[in-house]
Amino acid sequence: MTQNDSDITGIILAGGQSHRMGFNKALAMLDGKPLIEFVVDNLRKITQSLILSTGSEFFEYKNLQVVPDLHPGFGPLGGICSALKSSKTNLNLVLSCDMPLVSSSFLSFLAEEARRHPAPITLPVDKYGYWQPLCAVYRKDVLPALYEALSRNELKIITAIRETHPRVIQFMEWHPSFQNMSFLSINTPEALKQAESVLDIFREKRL
Ligand SMILES: Nc1nc2c(ncn2[C@@H]2O[C@H](COP(=O)(O)OP(=O)(O)OP(=O)(O)O)[C@@H](O)[C@H]2O)c(=O)[nH]1
Repeated sequence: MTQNDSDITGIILAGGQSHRMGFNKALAMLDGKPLIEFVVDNLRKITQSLILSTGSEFFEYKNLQVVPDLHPGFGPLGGICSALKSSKTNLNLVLSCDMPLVSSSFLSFLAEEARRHPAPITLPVDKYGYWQPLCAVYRKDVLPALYEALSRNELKIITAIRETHPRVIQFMEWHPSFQNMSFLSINTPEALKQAESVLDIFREKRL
């Protein structure tokens, strides 16, 4: 670990259109609080330095530093590039605003893994083999490679990051109640209900 790698910035991706949800999903309520609040709370356990990546529409949340997309229309990859450019740290923990079930302990583990290895991107792969690039640590120096992908109109984030030779970490569900749903993206009202039932089961098991 280099001295600079002790600091890390949290980047919350929240610049999408939320077509499937029908309204800004960052503000969808789960268990009495907006989805984005889960993500902010979990990231704040890792770092106080947070960036809200907001796409083309201006969207403020509490006192977070807002970074609009420099080149709107490039999807999550465009948001990651713009936020990385603004970030002052080498390490950047990117988390989608619609992933409230990723635990802070896993985020902390991911950050430690990224500190220990020089890979440009450190990301989890779930038990079904799906890479999770919207819950991953990006080093700032991966930016030229990501811009190069964007310049080729390569908007598929998995394709773009595969070319950077990321380090992929096998994810083990940390609690059986989460039923392999830690990376559930709450894109739709149905997914919101699914997340509610996961939290209910979790609460029941703790009683
Ligand atoms: N900054 C930024 N973030 C984005 C952009 N597009 C999507 N995101 C974020 O990336 C994550 C995954 O986005 P998706 O769920 O695939 O797309 P979405 O536009 O939010 O939702 P749909 O309109 O329902 O597809 C979410 O946290 C979005 O807020 C973008 O153009 N810029």
